[in-house]
Amino acid sequence: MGTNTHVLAIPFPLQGHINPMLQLCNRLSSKGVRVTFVTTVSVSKTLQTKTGSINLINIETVPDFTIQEVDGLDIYEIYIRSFRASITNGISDIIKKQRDSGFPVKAIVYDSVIPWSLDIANENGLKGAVLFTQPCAVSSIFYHMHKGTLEISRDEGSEVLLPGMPVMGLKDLPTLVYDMNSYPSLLRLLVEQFSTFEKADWRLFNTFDKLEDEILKWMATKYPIRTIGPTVPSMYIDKRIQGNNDYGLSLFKPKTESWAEWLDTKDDQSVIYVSFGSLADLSEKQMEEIALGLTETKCSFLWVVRDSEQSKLPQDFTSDQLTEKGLIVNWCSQLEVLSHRSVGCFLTHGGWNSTLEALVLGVPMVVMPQWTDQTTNAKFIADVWRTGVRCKENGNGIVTREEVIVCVNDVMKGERGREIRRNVLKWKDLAIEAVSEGGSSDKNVTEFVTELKSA
Ligand SMILES: O=c1ccn([C@@H]2O[C@H](COP(=O)(O)OP(=O)(O)O[C@H]3O[C@H](CO)[C@@H](O)[C@H](O)[C@H]3O)[C@@H](O)[C@H]2O)c(=O)[nH]1
Repeated sequence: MGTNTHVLAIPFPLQGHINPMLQLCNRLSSKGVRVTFVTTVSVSKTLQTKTGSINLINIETVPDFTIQEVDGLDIYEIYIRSFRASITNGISDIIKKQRDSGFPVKAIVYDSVIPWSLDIANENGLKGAVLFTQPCAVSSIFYHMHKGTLEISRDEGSEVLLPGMPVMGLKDLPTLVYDMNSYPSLLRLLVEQFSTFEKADWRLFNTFDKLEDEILKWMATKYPIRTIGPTVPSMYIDKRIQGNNDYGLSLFKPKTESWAEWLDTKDDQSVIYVSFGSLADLSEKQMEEIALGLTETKCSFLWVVRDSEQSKLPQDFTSDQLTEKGLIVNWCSQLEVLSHRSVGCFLTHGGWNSTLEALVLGVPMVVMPQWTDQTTNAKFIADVWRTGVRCKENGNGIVTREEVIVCVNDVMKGERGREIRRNVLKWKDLAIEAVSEGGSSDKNVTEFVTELKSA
């Protein structure tokens, strides 16, 4: 296969956005496309070379940026603007360098939250493909906001009715939508994902046809879209890309890998794996309730508490101390943990990558959504796919220890637990089918590659 067709990939520099972009790059590369991944110098330094999983992808860097306070702008807005300036300043040189070395670039694949990348592509005579890293259901809500067609009543108990979607309550919408004043700059960022939707040459979604059938069909009545997910490393799903057994880039470094041996000592499906992804910021009270809830269940637990969160742990909960009952680590290989035979339940914030990984690896979920898309993801996990349960908050917005115990028991035990596990295994098979040769996502990636080559 020739590698003449060359694309640049620009992810948003957060773990939950880098992972799906990198994995899409791996897929493109396995189908003969030359891929150059563009990121900042410091992100590029976190590349993991041990598995060789990104051997086929080239890396080019743009300068790091510092966050400087600007009157009237919140920290997210400053971050977004600084990243944009960094890409804008560096990208022309990268495109020129590739052309001079005999590998002219044809297109830019960019994260939907940085839609201005399409202008960069077009100014340089390139095509543009936008990648959505959240479920189509969530994206469609922001699409309605962009078009001004989202009408919601703020009355207690009111229902939200949208085409192709199940009936939703107000709090099933993304938090940024039902609480519009919480993070206005992030809400703008997500609504503006659709500012180039019509102009982009390709629109790619990290999901698969059967998972979001109705909403995808509705979205496809607006513009041609392609599902290309789940973007889980190949060795965990279709096993067609040898050596592709992690995403290949981690912004966090585990201090210990003791979890691997610890899991080996546990019975099948007996451990609760707990992780709230790369961004969540739980309150001290919430951490205490989780800690006490986990202690009181009959299960063992492996809990990822990032370094920046560890000061919120209750006093006798210490990181890296192995006990029979539980182990707290600052980071781990989530894919290795979820695929371990001893893990029986995933207590998660419901980030989209975690949701897809649990599905592909057949692990039932207890979802404790924190913000953005996670509330909507939780609605689908609990009520549509029925692959887990959603924790209820008390009047103070806290999930109590008692609720943690009830939810964990629900997915680990009894008839409900068995039904959830059957559902997870059904979706797991469908996910594998989608990315395997001839499956819906596989066909979409192949068609995208064919069109890129003839563009
Ligand atoms: O110890 C850990 C914990 C997490 N992960 C990985 O980190 C990623 C986390 O991604 P995700 O589950 O999507 O959570 P966030 O990091 O919170 O992702 C952000 O981006 C996602 C995609 O837009 C959104 O769905 C989330 O709500 C948003 O918070 C996953 O691939 C995990 O496998 C690890 O490898 N090790």
